[in-house]
Amino acid sequence: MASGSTTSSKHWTVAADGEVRLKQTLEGMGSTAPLTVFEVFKRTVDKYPKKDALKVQRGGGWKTWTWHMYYADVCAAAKSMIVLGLQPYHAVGILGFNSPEWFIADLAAIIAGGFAAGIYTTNSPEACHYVAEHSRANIIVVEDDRQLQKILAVRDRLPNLKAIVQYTGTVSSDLKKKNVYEWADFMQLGRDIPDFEVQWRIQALKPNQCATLIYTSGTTGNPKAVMISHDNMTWTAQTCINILKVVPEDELISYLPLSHVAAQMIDIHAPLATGLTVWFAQPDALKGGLVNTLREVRPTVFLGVPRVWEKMQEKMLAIGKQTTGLKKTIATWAKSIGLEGNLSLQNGRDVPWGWSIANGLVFSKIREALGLDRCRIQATAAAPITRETLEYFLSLNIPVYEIYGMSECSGPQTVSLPETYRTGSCGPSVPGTELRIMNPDKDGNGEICFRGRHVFMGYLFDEAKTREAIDDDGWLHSGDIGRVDSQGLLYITGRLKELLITAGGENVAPVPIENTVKENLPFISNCILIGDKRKFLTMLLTLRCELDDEGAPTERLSELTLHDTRKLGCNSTLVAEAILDPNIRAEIQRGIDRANHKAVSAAQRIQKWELIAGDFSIPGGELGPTLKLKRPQVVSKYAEVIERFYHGTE
Ligand SMILES: Nc1ncnc2c1ncn2[C@@H]1O[C@H](COP(=O)(O)OP(=O)(O)OP(=O)(O)O)[C@@H](O)[C@H]1O
Repeated sequence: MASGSTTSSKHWTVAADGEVRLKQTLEGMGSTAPLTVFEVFKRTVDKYPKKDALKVQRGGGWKTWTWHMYYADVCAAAKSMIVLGLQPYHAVGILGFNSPEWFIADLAAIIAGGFAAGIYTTNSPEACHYVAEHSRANIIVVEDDRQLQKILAVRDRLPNLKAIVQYTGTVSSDLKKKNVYEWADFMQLGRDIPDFEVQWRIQALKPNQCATLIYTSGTTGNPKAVMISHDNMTWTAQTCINILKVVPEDELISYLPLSHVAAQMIDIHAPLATGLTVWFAQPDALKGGLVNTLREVRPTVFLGVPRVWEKMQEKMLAIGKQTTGLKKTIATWAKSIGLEGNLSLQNGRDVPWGWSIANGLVFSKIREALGLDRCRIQATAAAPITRETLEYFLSLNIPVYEIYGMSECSGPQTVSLPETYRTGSCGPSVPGTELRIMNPDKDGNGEICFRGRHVFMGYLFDEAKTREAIDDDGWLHSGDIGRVDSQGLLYITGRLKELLITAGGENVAPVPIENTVKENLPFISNCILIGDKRKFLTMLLTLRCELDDEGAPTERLSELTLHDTRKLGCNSTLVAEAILDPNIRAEIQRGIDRANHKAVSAAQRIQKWELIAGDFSIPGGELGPTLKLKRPQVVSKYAEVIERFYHGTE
């Protein structure tokens, strides 16, 4: 099937029906023919109709969609969406945990000429309203009654909204009368629609028009609607597949929030282009349930955000602390071999003596216990990860490859690979893309900018922000600071977006300081540096607590913390007591002093700090859906404590 014409002279657009100039190169990876999402999907379905595409736990077993069944359901859902009144260039909002229905709704919206627009499950009704209204959603697909209630609460302020579809559980007959559909009923709506009703919409799709809206999670301000074109999606997915050498036999687990670009790229669009199998985790995945799915599925490719790796590390450290005697000695020895061996490999040297013994006795068993024994590629993306966590996994011979990018470049800009992996680097640029460090300082650090077919179309309806992000030459300004080494590997060294500028005019990058504090104080779960427009720097810290079923902190300290705090002479198991304990506070002061000792200038030293009675969490609003720190929200939530730091000093 031929795609529509892709001629446009514009680098960017903010119009829903806008088109952009595709940044095709004359040769190499950037020169491939542009494809729509539908074309890629159809090609895979024709190639592997009977192969497993999706697997989800239903009624005590795994329910499977083959690629053909998946395609048939997407076409049926697209017809139903047309019946419900989906207009071209209007959105279908999707609000729920990862499931086959999420994927089906996403692809159906796209092939019916609309936009797929994921809504974070953690959004409040108002935040859902923002996305639904801004994207002019005609239909919203929700997971369950809990999510449905959020939409019902704002429905009368959504003039474009025509129907709501719920994909798990039942819907009351009262609500059914008000255009709320159960999934099975929804799938039947388009049964009598002739194929050409969908076909003409498919034929009207153009690779240089918008397919998906990614609303940023708002860690730096209000969410922006990142317009991702068909070509952005299909080209980037194919490029990732090529460089990661993904094959149809690969298997992965879908569990990261699908409203985020990384999850959409890895879980929906990379499989669409390869024909690999996606298994769905249970909704409690990010609350600890993931490990069960990992052990059962044993994926061959696994992507985690930094917090997922940190949580795994915490669990394993807690287990390690209970190990004693010979077992402990062997584990400690193996870990030193693991780290040394992996660092040697990165520098082209041989692994040390004892490598295969350590592998047989320890590494392979740990991989098995984590469900990573078949995993060829385990990666981290979406936020900075500490060197400590990377080295911890290296010591277990689990190199966690870093991917760097953002929604505005459809996910990845650089990908570290086994061949190029250097701990602390995010790897080289994706082939076919350009990366430039703008105005580098004497050490080569400057703003990271990129260009290529992965760069988004613009922010829907927001010309000012789009002009800020994409310059006249088509360079996307990331707002991140980094440098590139002689081998072309990128190192992220700061984030302009979150740079603190003190009242004295000193620019302070908070992440390196926060990481140093965390490395010095292992029982600290989170910390945030404060000091924007202030006379000096201060810090809020949290102790690691047990979490409840919703992922909210409880009043009890975690086992790992208790292990450390007891050693410090604090016997309390309660957070409220521990944060006042003089021994703990003295240890924190020592950790802060050590971090201050490393500070490059007096203005970069932490002058005051306080422990918060609880931990940062998604329900608490301090962490975003990908577990990234939401700085503005933390500052406003703890304004009182912060004001006390500065009281009388300004
Ligand atoms: N590997 C990485 N190392 C360090 N930082 C990273 C890495 N990957 C992504 N980031 C950070 O995350 C940013 C991209 O965030 P993303 O596009 O996912 O937005 P978001 O979290 O949805 O929302 P917001 O724009 O509000 O932060 C990058 O600009 C960078 O600052």
